[in-house]
Amino acid sequence: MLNVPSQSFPAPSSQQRVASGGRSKVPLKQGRSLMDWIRLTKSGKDLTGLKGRLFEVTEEELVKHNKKDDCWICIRGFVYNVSPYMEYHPGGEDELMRAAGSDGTDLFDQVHRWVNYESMLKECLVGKMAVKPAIPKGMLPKSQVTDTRAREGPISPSYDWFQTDSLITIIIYTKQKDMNLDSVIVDYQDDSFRAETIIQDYSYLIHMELFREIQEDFSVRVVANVGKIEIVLKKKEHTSWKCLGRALENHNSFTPRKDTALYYRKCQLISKEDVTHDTKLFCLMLPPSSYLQVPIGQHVYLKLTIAGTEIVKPYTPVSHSLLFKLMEPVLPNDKYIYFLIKIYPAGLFTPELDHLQIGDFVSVSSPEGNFKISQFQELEDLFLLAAGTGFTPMVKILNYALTNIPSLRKVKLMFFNKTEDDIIWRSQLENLAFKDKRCEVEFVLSAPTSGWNGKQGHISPALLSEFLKRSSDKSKVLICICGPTPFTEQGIRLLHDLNFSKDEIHSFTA
Ligand code: HEM
Repeated sequence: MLNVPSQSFPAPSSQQRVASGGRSKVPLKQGRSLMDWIRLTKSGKDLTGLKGRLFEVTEEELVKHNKKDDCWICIRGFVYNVSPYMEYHPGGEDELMRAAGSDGTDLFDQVHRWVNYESMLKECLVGKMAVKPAIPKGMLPKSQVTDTRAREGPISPSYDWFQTDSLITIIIYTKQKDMNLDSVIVDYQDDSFRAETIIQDYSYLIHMELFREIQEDFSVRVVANVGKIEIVLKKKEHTSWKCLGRALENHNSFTPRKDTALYYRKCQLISKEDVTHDTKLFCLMLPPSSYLQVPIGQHVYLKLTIAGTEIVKPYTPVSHSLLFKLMEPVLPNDKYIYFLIKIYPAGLFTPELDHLQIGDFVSVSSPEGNFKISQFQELEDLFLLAAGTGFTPMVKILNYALTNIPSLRKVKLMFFNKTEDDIIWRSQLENLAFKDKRCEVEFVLSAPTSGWNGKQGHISPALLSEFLKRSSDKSKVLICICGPTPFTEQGIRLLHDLNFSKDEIHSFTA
């Protein structure tokens, strides 16, 4: 069923992204854009004021540098003079000052652990924190703290391996029953073999330089009921291996994911097509020696090197279409990742992405995110509230819900845009609503032309109370919301006013 739209939301000012809540960008002064910052870092100016010398910084020294014009911050053991960056920081000076003269690692990670500060601040490096000679009584060094926390979480997996003439099989015993193929990420690049298994918020890593070379393609199998993962590698030469290989960094470790660094692999741009006047569908292909599936509702980070500086942005992958069952041929989903990306001509990252040629490479991180598929269990009514490119997480959710949730009675999408031209995949959505009676789509425009006879306006109590009708009094409901921060925050407030509980709302914070 299709409810033809009415009105819209102002087109979002930021690309789709998912991160921890409560962030907001501040307007930067003229001449303080990211490109301006990159130019400044390349200008040869002495940004630390230390003439290129690096220091061992003691805690006593660090705390002294706590003013805007003399501000040092320690992140992961390295100390940066961030005073020159103050006016360029998209989160504002006050936010940056929260970590002035201290170890800002946790704060930084809470807000944007994916931001590539090492590359952006390389000219601001003051030095390393001095290592303390002894650990004060009663305190544990960081590695042991991590281990302790790991012990409080799920039980650590273990692994084993065996071989035939031509194959090596690695078996990971996860001791968990709910393992899926998207819980495993495998990469073989630059002589390093990496298999990461995601268990709740933890990551179990096998990281080795293998004993001998293997072929590029391998297979991954999950025996879900016993929580066993099998990775079958093909030997390049049919010789017997004396061992699996040499352990590399963090091999056989089980760590909270928030404490693990983002891992990237280079993906090739396969296609790029216009979707609306400013939004494009990008298809990236994983290298043959990588295995990765992005779970529903999760995002990845794309990394490009722009003028010598690595810039990272989060994006939620989509399916290649909403009607993929009807359209042939479809590329197998475990090798290709699709993104709907809005190009901001005045921005830095998206024009660079847009200028890539077919065959060029983009680094793609492993997936992250806190959406859990278990939220769909026994679900009867699914409501999706999206504004602009906040539509992207809804794509896989829509596809999954309509094909995999037997209890589902109704899926309703309310899609806010500025004008009709901004609506992503409008005809696909209309088609979907036409073909599947459980599905309803409502477009809302904030700046429609005079011919528009659908809904108009911004997210409001009137629009929501009319839209969010349960199919029965006690039906199990999930409401997903994604868009620019003000949209999402307002939406959550209104949903609480309408008596929806926290468990019934999932927000993808923009
Ligand atoms: C440790 C204290 C810091 C705090 C509390 C903080 C806070 C914030 C906040 C609130 C935002 C706005 C987020 C948004 O809505 O996009 C932001 C954005 C940003 N911050 Fe920080 N920040 C800190 C340190 C840093 C440092 C050291 C860098 C170094 C490069 C940095 C780089 C950035 C960048 C690049 C963005 C824009 C991210 C985007 O593309 O969305 N921040 N920060």
